Amino acid sequence: MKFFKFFVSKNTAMVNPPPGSFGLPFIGETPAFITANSSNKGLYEFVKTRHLKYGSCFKTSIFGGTHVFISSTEAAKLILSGDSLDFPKRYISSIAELLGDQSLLCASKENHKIVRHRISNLFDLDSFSSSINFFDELTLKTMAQWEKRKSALVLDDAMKITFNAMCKTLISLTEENELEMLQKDVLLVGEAMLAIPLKLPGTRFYKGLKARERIMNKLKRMIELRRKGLEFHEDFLQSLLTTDDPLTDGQILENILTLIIAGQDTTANAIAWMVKYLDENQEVQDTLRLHLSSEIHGFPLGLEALHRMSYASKVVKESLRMMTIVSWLPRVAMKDCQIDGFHIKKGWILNVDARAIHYDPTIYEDPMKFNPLRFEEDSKPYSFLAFGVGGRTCLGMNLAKAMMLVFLYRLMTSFRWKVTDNDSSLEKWGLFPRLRSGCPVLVTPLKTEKAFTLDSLS
Ligand code: HEM
Repeated sequence: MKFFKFFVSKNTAMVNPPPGSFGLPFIGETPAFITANSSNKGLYEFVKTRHLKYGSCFKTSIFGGTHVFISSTEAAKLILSGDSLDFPKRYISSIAELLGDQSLLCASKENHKIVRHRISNLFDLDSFSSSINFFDELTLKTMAQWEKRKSALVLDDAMKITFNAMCKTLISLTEENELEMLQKDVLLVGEAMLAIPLKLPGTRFYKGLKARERIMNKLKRMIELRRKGLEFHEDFLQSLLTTDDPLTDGQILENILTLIIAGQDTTANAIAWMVKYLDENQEVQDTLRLHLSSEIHGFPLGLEALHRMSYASKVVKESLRMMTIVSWLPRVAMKDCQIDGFHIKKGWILNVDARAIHYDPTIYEDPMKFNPLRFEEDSKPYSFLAFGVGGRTCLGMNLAKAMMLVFLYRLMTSFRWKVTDNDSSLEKWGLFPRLRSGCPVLVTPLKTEKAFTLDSLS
């Protein structure tokens, strides 16, 4: 029976489009979308209120396009697997303008295939391993400061550590001032992604475009120096420049920016939410400590140790379910079709609502409960979408999970700690859900642990 729910029909006129409102002429529901993004409830509030009003599939009009939000695993399979129909990825045009049309996130199908293939070659075991070691080194240094201060803002520090680790791995940038300047520009690009695309001086979008220009110029200079043989570094950029079949400069520049944006904010926010969930669930924390001490005892913190962290991996997964950092996955319908019994027109954007799937009680029992053990059993197909599935699965998934595990390990084995602000409201204009409180913690060092010894790095 399900098969008939998803066929491409030449005669779909008899089937209704999804419920929902197109809002006002021309601007549609864009003002409500922007209002949600500039509130402390966050962008997903726009989707959540309509999901509650119209059900698991609804339509709306934002930024001049028709968007459908859909939250069944059957629809997710159909749209994301690309098995039967083709639903290419499609971001709103302002995102494409800020990242560039050569960016992995926005490239055409053909370009995407080439770029993804070349870039994924670089996520090999060696570079992966050195990225993790560097991330660990930075985490240890940062936590050494926590020990002195007895307190910390987890989100700020996680942003800095992930940003610095990404910049080192990608472009060998380690100079403090330059890192700070670049981080500010990356933040401006991120904030502009969901702003109204007005190119007027002073607007958020304009500031984002200017920041992109500065980042591109900086990266261009780096490429120039390396091409002239004036600089050489063993990093991601160098490999991209010296491979037999190199990408174009445009592809390299836009994808370095993409990797920084896709990797930093997401992972840092995920770390802060994980700390918050653990704080709210002391019994999970206790179990985690027991597991870490028995599973990792005597192992240096390298890839093997990470593989042994089975309970901690479930904590990471459950945190990513509870706070779905990328709330929905956008694709475009290339033909008229029927999905979940609704008529979808060619050109409409189909957003797979990952967050709603993660909170569906028919998939996850008691979904509001933070329960890592729910992942003892394999997830049902298309029910865990934190990193997407199919041909557009997150390229940095393993790196992100490894960074979260390293941070978790160091936090749990170095301190007793307590979050001092339980506020769950979100920062305005965040591309991803970002805790407004920054997740402040008070920490008490666990003196018995061998923490902060850089020689413990593998
Ligand atoms: C907790 C952290 C992260 C989360 C939750 C996350 C999540 C996601 C999601 C949901 C997608 C889109 C899937 C889709 O539309 O189907 C994605 C794509 C992507 N992510 Fe991540 N990500 C994280 C970290 C990273 C890191 C660390 C990197 C890079 C080092 C990275 C690089 C990418 C890239 C390049 C894509 C585009 C892949 C493509 O379209 O082929 N991500 N990520």
